[in-house]
This record gives sequence, structure tokens and C-alpha cells, in this order.
Amino acid sequence: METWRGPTSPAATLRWRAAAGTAAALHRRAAATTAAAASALDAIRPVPADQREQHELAERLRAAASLLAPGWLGAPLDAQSEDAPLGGPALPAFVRIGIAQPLDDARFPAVIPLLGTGHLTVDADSRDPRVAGLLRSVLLRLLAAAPAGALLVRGVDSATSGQLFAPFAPLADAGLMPPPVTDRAGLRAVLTEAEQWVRPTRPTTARYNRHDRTLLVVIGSLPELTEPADLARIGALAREGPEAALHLIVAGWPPPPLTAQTSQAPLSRSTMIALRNPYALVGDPPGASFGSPAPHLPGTGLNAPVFLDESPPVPLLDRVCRDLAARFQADYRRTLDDLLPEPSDGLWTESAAGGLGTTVGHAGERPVPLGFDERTPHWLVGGRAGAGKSAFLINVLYGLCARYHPDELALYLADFADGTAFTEFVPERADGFLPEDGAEPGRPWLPHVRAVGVQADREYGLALLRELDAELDRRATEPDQRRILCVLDEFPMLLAEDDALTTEALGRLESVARRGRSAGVHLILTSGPTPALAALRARRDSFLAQFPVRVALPGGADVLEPANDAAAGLPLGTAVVNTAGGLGGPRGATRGHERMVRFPDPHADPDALALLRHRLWADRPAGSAGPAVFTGYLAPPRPDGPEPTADPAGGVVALVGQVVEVPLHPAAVPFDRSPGRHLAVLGPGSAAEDVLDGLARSLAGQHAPGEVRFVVAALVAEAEPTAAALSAALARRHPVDQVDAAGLAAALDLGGPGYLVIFGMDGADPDTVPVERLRALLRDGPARGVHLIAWWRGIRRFADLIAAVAEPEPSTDRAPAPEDTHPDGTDPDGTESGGARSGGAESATEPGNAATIDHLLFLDVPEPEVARLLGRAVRWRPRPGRALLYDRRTDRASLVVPYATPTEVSTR
Ligand SMILES: Nc1ncnc2c1ncn2[C@@H]1O[C@H](COP(=O)(O)OP(=O)(O)OP(=O)(O)O)[C@@H](O)[C@H]1O
Repeated sequence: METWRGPTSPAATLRWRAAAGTAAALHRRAAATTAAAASALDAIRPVPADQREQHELAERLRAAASLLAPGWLGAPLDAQSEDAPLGGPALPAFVRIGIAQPLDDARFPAVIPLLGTGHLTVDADSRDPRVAGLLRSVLLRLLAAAPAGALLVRGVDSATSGQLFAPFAPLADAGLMPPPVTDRAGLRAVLTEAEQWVRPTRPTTARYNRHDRTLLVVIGSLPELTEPADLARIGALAREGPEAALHLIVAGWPPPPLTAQTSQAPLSRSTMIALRNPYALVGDPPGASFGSPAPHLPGTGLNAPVFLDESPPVPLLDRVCRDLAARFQADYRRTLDDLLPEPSDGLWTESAAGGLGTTVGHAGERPVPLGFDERTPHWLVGGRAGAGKSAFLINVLYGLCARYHPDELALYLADFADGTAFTEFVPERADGFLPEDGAEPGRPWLPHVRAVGVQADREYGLALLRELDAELDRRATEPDQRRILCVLDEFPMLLAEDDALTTEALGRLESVARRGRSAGVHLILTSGPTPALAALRARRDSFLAQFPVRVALPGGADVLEPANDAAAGLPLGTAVVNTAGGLGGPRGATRGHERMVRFPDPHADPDALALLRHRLWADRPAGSAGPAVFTGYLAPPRPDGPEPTADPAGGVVALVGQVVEVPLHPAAVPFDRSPGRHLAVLGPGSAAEDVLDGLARSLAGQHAPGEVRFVVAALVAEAEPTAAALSAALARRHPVDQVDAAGLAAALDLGGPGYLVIFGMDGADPDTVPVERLRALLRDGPARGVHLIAWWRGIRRFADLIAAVAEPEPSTDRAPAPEDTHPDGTDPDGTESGGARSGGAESATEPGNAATIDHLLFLDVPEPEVARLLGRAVRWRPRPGRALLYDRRTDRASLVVPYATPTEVSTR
């Protein structure tokens, strides 16, 4: 009789017996099953090579296969009942790949070891329908048979643009299996994830992370021109993967060589399938042999042609994927309500005296509480983009706001990336700013939230930390029952530069974290995956040591200790909550300090969220103010209401923008009667021109009609249109002279109250506008209500002029003493103030010389130039939408966001 590969012989029969015996030996993890299979197979004896014996052998192998790969793992999928239960007690060790057919009428399921053992390769890729069928059926079997959540799958398929995995889309929608990647970048991301998965916990001892879950990477086809380096990474993963619960199914392996150097060896530790027509040859599984009677003899693979399983019926695939997704979602069907107190209990029933607490999620059926008190004062939260960080934070913040009265809890929120986490807490208005007083906001605000920084500058973050530090100073003498929670989202950006701001921010973080613990000031820091975290942790006396609570969302394992792999492979909507600084513990041991929680998506029901927000807002204590909102990417509108009017000395205060500080406040330039009350706007661009324009309009609005005279001059051509438009606008309310340089010279003697608004002062010819007359104006103008507000395009001309006007002259006038020195001797951005200085502006500040300009507003002037002019260090990074306001009298420099460009003058 002829078998498929040759005449049947006792030796061949022996090989069959050995094959089954080997398979049984491989099944170590299913000992009982294996024992049963082995005993079934041991009964096989060498038999005469007749058809009857062959049939009997096939029958026994069929029985063995049903023991090794029961249910979903081995059943013919086209006959599989749609009601067959999903999930099993343990990860499957064997899986069917097709039907072996040694004789025309003798068949048995071909079963290979995979999970727990090695990998599978096929020499053709997903473009071959037989390969696509095999991959889909193996994947379906494994997913259907694995315990829920135990098998994580990553798909790669370039040749069919991911179509191979299309039937599994419901799993992607549910967040169970990400959509397949289809290009080289995607492949690299998958390989990186797999490498992290197998990364030794401690490289020196080469011990491997051991996961409770298994990662299966299924490559249906490699991207075209996959680079040898990436192929080598696959090879390395194959070698190291199985011990770390990583397995590969790679179709199209080995890939066709591009050059002799790039030809790839078979993937180690894999069962290889070679396609023939119409059947396939199946090689030996790793470390064992289907066909060799003894391990030391070379294996020949399975001695029977195998007809690979076809793609499972679409309805079956669909049903299984939907069921798995539905189960997963059922577990996640909890809502934000499940984290809140019972509605019947009402709002704000808990006391913050001993600490704050809320429910952050559920571990199984059990709610998991987490809080802020002396034991767990601060939290560090990590997760990759899209991991649900905002969702987690929003749950926490609403949970706290529902439990504690605004008198017991104040929130400060800031994000530094382009995230949208906190827009949720910004009262709605198209421009992102707080509605006018009394207006019903489109989006109510939470009475607990004092300040929100959206896409905030690093300076804002530092200001927030300074404010908290100052609050802690206050609390040292006057304890305050109200707890403060400050959330800094993407905090590594605050520390991203190697500069003085980072140094100070680190110090403040340390101080706030250390002192806040017992003083009721708490922090949540969040971060995406970044090497900065490891670097921060490695610092001696790292402030992170003050953060015992670590919350790792998907991709956030680096907030845990490196040896703790509890967060590996977390699906969306889950987090590892660790209260021991991220420390792990023995595998399998109950870790009292660590829970895996599931948390709901608070935006899944926007109406419920809006209702809750409205409830919190409607119940706010009388007199509550909305949060101060700083939106980094918007120029704030000039305040609508009347400008702060005349100060006691009879001058006005011009507002140039918003100081980047906490609490937010306007940058005010007083125009009172003392010498030097003038403003220079410095910078080359049109933004400076716009600032001057806006300021002049705002000043016009502060005076009764006809009360002051405006003299407007454009001494550089580029500013003429602006000057003309401004003059026209101002003229609706006040007398205006639009003049040239000569007219300006004449106006220096203006007798009555007025403003000289000069665009392009650097264009003034000293012969036309004499320095001594300018000096007289700077010194004496304010006393008669005349102020200069002028724009210089370049700092050099300004410095020259100021040096010239500041030259000592016989005078007994003395500049007034500084009114306001920063208490800690630093200016608002932390640079040292005061001290002996030299330089242009310097001489302008010398006592006895009052011919000077008190206020300088820098736009787009490099830090060294500003420092040189001021004769002292400043911390300033010019960028669009930001200005530095320097007040000569107080020697303070403040970062300012200039108000939005005006469109028309106030018509009051
Ligand atoms: N518990 C959850 N269950 C299901 N989906 C969720 C859950 N939490 C968040 N999501 C969804 O995941 C997506 C990302 O969530 P979220 O915006 O909270 O992530 P993030 O980490 O803040 O992202 P980024 O850092 O990019 O802003 C959103 O579409 C959200 O609806």
C-alpha cells in the first residue's frame, strides 16, 4: 500500500506512535489531559501495515487530538455550534491547524503546541487564502478558548492592508485588540511593545518578567522592504519570547531575501508550515519531533499531508467576536454614577477633616477607594496617549467634588500639553473665558475649582507651585481645614528644559509635596511614558518619593518600580492602583497594596455628566466665583467692563494683558503724575504695534470725552496705516493730532493732559526730536498729565536714546523709591531683583535722574538683549503671544499675555 510519502512500513507505524507520544510529552501544562492522551497512545503497538491498522491509528490520533485540543481548540469550525461556551480555565497549550490525511480515507486533526511552547510560521503570507484561513481559524480558536482577558493579540498585516483581521474588528472597537498595523512604523511599534514585554526585569541576572497574560503577535504579512534590522528583532523575539509569555505567528517567513546577506533563517522555536498544493507540510514542533522515533535523530515533520483549516464561517467569527466584546463591555458597563455617593444621600456629606477619599474604580464587584491623607498624600498617574488618563482624572475630580463641600476642598488644575483634560472644567464660552458676572454660563463651573490652566506655559505651572508653597507658609501659622488638590497634567513638560525654571519647579515640587502631606495640600501628577520619569526617580531625594500612590494606566508601567510588571498589557479602562510607591511583590501573592481596577468612561453618558455639573454649580454657596481660567493658546480679551479708573493721584491705569501668575491678574501700567510714568513697547514685529494700538484705545476709554489730547505719530512707514486708523478711532472721543516727526517735536511741549502715541520711535531723527526736549518730557510731562507711549522696533536705538536722555544733568529731582519689592527678593519669574547694575536702562534708574521710562514691554526681544538693557539676569523666552513687562520702579519683570487685538475703540 502506498501512503502519501512512501510505502507504509512498521517503521512508519513506529513513527506514528512516537509522534503521538511526543505530542503528549509536550503537553506538560495540562497534565491530566496529557496523561489520558498518553495512555490512549501507548496502547498503539507496531502493527502490520495494512489499511485497517492505519485507520485504527488515525482513529486513536483523532481521540488524542480531541484530548489535547478540546472544544474550540480542535472542533471543525464549520460545524461548531454558535452556542458553544467561550473561555476556559487555562491558556490553551495545543491548537488545531487542519486535518492530516495520511490515506485517502484516514484523517485526524493536526494539532500543534503553541502557547506556552513556541511559535508558528508559514512560508506564504496572508495573500494566500489558505494562509488567511489558517490564521483566522487559529486566532479564533485561541481567543474563544482562552480565559477572558488572558490573551492579548497584536496584528500586523501589510499585504492586505489589515483585511486579514477585518472579522475581528468588534474586538478592536471594544478595546480588546488594537486595530492591526499595516506599515513599517506600525510593525516597529508592535516589535517595541513585544520587546518591552520580554525585557528582563534585571538585565544582569537575565531573569524574565513573568506575566499573568500572554501576548500573541500575529504577522499576516510583513510590510514591503521590512529592514533586516527589524527582521532580526523578530528573530530575537522568537528566541526569547516563550519564557516571557510572548508568542509569534508569522506568515511569509522566511521573507524573500533582498540580498544574500538578508536571507533569514527559520524562526527559532517554531513549528513551520510549508505550503504545497493543495496540502501543506508541517514541520516538527520546537524541541520535539512528530516523526522521529528518538530525539537525537533528525526530525522529518508530520508524516502526512495536512489540509489547513479554512477561514471560519463569517457568522461564527462575528458571533464570537461580538460575544467577547460584549462580555468585556459588560464588565465595563459601570458608569460614573457607580463611583459617586448615592444620589439620595445628597451632595457634600463627607468631611475632609481626616483626608479626602473617592472611589476610583472596581476590582471585580468591589469598589476601590483611594484618598489623600497623611499616608497617601500625593498620586503619580501614568499612561500613554489615549489610555484614559483624562477619564480617570475626571472620575476622581467629580467623585471628590460630589463628596466634599467647596469650603472643604479647592482644586487647582493645569495641563502643559495640548491635552483637553481640563476643558471640561472651563465655563463654556466660545473664546474659552469666563462669562461675565451674572451670566448663566453655557457650561456651569464647579464651585471647587479655583484655577484652570489649559495648555499652560511652564511659567504658569511654576506660579501655581509658588502659590501652593506660599499657602503652606500661611498654613504653618494659621492651619486651614480646607484641603487643596492640585493636578498637574503632563508634568514632565514643566521640567522639560535644563534651566532655572526647572530648578525652581523641582524645589517647589519637593517643598509642596513634603510640607503638603500634613497640611492638607495634595498633588496629582500625570505623565505619558517618558524617560524623564526614570531620571526623576533616580535622583537622590527625588520628590517622587513623596508620591506613594501610583496609578498605571495602559502604557503607564513606568510609574511603577521597574521590577513590577503588573501593568503590562492593560486594556483601556483599567488601571493598576499601587499604594506602595509602585513596588511589586512576589508573583501570584496577594498584594494588599496593589489592585487592578476598572473604571468607567465618564463621557460615555454626557447628559449624566452635564447634569451632575449643573447640580454642583446650582448648589454653590452664595458668592462663589468661577475659576480663573488661563488658556495658553488664546489671547485674553481685554476686560469688557469699565477699566479701573482714576487712581487717587488722578492718573489712570492701563492694562496691557494678563500676567502669567496665580491668581491671574492684569498687567497694569499706572499713568500717574510722577516722573517717568511712560511706556516703551519694544520689539520688531507687528505684535508690538498692535499692543500699542490697543493700549491707546483703552486709555481713550478711561477719560471723559474731550478730557485728553492724543498726539499720534508714525515715524516708520510700516506703521502709518495703523496710526491713521487709530487716530480716526480716537478722534470720535478726544482731540487728536496726527503728526510727523516735526509735529512730534512741537508736541513735546504739550501743556494739558494728553498722550504721545508714537509708532516707530526708533525712526525719529535726533535733529528733529532733540534729546534734551525728550528728556524734559520724560521728567516733567507726567506732572502736567502728559505721557509717552511709544513703540521702538529695535532695542539698540532705544538703548542709545535712553542712555542719552538719562545722562546726568544738573537737577535735584530724585526718583521715587521703589514702592513694591517682591517679598522674597525675586521677581515674579524668580530671577533675583535689585543689586548693582550697569547699562543703558541702568543709568536711567539712578537716583537723582528722573528722565526715564518706568515701564518696558518686550516682545520678541532675545533674553540676552533684555538682560543687557536691564543690566541684570532675566528669565524670558520670547514667543508669539507673550511679552515681558518690566517695571523699573520695582525692578520686577513679569510674563504677560497681551490682550487680544482691539477692533474698535470703546464708544462709552
Ligand atoms: N474606561 C473607559 N472605557 C472605555 N473607553 C474609555 C474609557 N476611558 C476612556 N475611554 C475612551 O478612550 C479614549 C481616550 O480617553 P482619554 O481622553 O481619557 O485618554 P487620555 O489618556 O487622556 O488621552 P490623551 O492623553 O491623548 O488626552 C476616549 O475616546 C475615551 O472615550
